[in-house]
Amino acid sequence: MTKAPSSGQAKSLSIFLIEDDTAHAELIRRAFQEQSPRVQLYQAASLAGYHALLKQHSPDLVLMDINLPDGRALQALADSHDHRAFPLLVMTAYGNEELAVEALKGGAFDYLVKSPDLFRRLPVIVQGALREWQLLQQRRQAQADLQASERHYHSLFESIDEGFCVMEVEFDDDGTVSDLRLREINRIFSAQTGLGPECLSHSIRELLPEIDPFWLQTYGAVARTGEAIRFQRPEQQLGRFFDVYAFRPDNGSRNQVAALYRDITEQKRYEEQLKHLATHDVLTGLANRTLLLDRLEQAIHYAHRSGRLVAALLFDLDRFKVINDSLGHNFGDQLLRAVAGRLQHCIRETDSVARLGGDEFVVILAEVADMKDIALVAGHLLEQLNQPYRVEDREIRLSASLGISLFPRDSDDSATLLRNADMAMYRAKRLERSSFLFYAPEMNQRLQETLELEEALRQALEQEQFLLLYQPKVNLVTGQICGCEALVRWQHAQRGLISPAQFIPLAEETGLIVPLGDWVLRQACAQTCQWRDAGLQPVPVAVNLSARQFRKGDLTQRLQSILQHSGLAAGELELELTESMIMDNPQQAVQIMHELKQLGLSLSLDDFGTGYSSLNYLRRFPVDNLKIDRSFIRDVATDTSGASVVTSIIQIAHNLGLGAVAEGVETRDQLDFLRRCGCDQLQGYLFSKPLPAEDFAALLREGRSLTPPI
Ligand SMILES: Nc1nc2c(ncn2[C@@H]2O[C@H](COP(=O)(O)O[C@H]3[C@@H](O)[C@H](n4cnc5c(=O)[nH]c(N)nc54)O[C@@H]3COP(=O)(O)O)[C@@H](O)[C@H]2O)c(=O)[nH]1
Repeated sequence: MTKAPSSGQAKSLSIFLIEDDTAHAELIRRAFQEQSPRVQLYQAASLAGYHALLKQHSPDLVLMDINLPDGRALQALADSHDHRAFPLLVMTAYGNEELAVEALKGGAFDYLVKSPDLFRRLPVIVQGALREWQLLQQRRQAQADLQASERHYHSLFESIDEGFCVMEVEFDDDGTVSDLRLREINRIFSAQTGLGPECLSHSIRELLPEIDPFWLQTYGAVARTGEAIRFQRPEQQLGRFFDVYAFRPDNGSRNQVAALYRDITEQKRYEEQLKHLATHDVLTGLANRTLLLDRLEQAIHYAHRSGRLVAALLFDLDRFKVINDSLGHNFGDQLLRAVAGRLQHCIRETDSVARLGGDEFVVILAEVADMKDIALVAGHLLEQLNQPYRVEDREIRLSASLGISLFPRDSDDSATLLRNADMAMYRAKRLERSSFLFYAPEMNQRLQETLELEEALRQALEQEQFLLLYQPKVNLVTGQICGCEALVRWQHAQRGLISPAQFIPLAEETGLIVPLGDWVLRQACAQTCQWRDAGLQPVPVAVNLSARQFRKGDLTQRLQSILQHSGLAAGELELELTESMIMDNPQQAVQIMHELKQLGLSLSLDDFGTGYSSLNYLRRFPVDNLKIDRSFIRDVATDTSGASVVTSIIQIAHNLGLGAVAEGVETRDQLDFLRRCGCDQLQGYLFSKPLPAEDFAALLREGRSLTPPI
């Protein structure tokens, strides 16, 4: 192994010469010595020598004879990958080109056909090969760098946990955006949009024919201006909602836009749900108070300009609480939904309907020309609500009371308009059910009074400011007292005795009737026992029962406990029920009445004739007496049709095996008529007004006949 002398400071080149032909090797060595003194030539004559050299030096280039004593250059190429770090030139004898081509395939950088001329030119050839090798290396490096950077880019691209795409924006000649083409997309983008790699380079207009032009315009603007933009937008065709950050990538292309997509469909859905919940009534899906006030304000705002009217119509269903309590909340809910549906069906698109809660609904009529139109709509809505409802295979009728307030007449403030409509509704309910009233300022005063009365009624209950009067019932044959009716009075400190007609409806409405009614029952039972204990011949006492008391689930238990506590026999207590309270739900009423009868109580049907009992039902009611309403008795002596009604009722009672009781008997003529008809019992001012307990006791004690002689 010889080493060529080095020359100067220039970087010396290490070249391996692997040649077993010593003559060739010498020629080559000389050529280098003469032409390239800075080349260090390391020589070996076999493959083994070549491998030994490799262990000690790193060659810049290898010149290798293709056939060596211990193998071929091809073997060296196959054995080692080192040649990849330096160019390996194989030298062949003339005629061995096939082998040389094989060597090239195996990784040789080039092949040279040996000749004296070649040996001479070899230093120049080597310089050229080295330059070429260097260029190749640089190219390889650049390629490898590029591949590495692409791999890095792709891994980044895919590691983003958002959809990512790069698009080509296509512009028309006039600068408007004509189309987009997807250039790059990541997996998440495909999952979000359904646009997979097969869509790359395709027109977005073809992929999504109904795409919102917004997307094209926005991406066009980003491409044109280079300004990034962030926005949230639904894409209807994909049915998704995206949060998008779009920017122009820094890749020199002025027509490209990159965009990061975050799918916020669920978040938006949730937000919408929350918004809906905050502004809508869960049961009916109608607007709630918050949204209603908002809409009312908007309607007022527009009406300010148009000079038209806005009406707030507040409905409250009559007797809904009774229905809800007696038929159950599920039934009540279905009914409320049906009411909501009807109201919605009846209004125009520009109007709104809302549920305030409970059984209160509001309709806003916007842009109305005059009050006549409002009255027409109000009448129509009430009529619609009055139509029978079918719920759980049951037909049920409802009515509603309606209060109306107007912008600008009553207020220009939405909350005040609602309050005024509420007052008008309250008044309508008290006057006549299923009617409407326009708000009037004096209602405010009345409402105030009612509220005060309600508060006073509560206090009166706590302080027991009530007393009972007793009105005798008279046996028509004997003229003797055969019973009495307990009638409550309120002893007001300032207003004196207040009639039940004034406070019973309020007590009924507020629910105070239940404790008040219990007090009346306890008091009436206790009083009757006191008369008996005082040695008087006791007569059954009748007590009026209100609808609420009647429907309250624990009525029989409460009555049982009251009877037990007072010591009164059940047979001495009579309950007066009205036709209307029973006909609300006749089936349930029959059941309750049977329970009361089982306790041993007597039952009478009060105000008979004013309601709408069918004879069919009447047969099934386990009542003892029919009390003919005083409005019929008033006219018996003067009006033939009134007289025939009374005659018929008495006959019906007798045919059904019931007693007939006439109330409100005030005159001798009425008495004579009733006598002729064979009425059983009489009650009225002709015999006695309702009396305090001690005065009634005196009457009992006297034991005289109360009917005037025939
Ligand atoms: N739920 C309850 N309701 C009650 C109770 N106490 C009374 N009431 C009801 O209040 C209404 C008014 O009652 P009141 O002012 O006591 O009037 C009763 C009698 O005074 C009156 N009457 C009796 N005779 C005559 C008469 O000859 N002429 C005439 N103009 N009025 C007369 O009738 C009323 C009794 O009616 P009724 O109950 O239908 O038999 C009234 O509806 C009471 O029911 C109570 O404790 N609970």
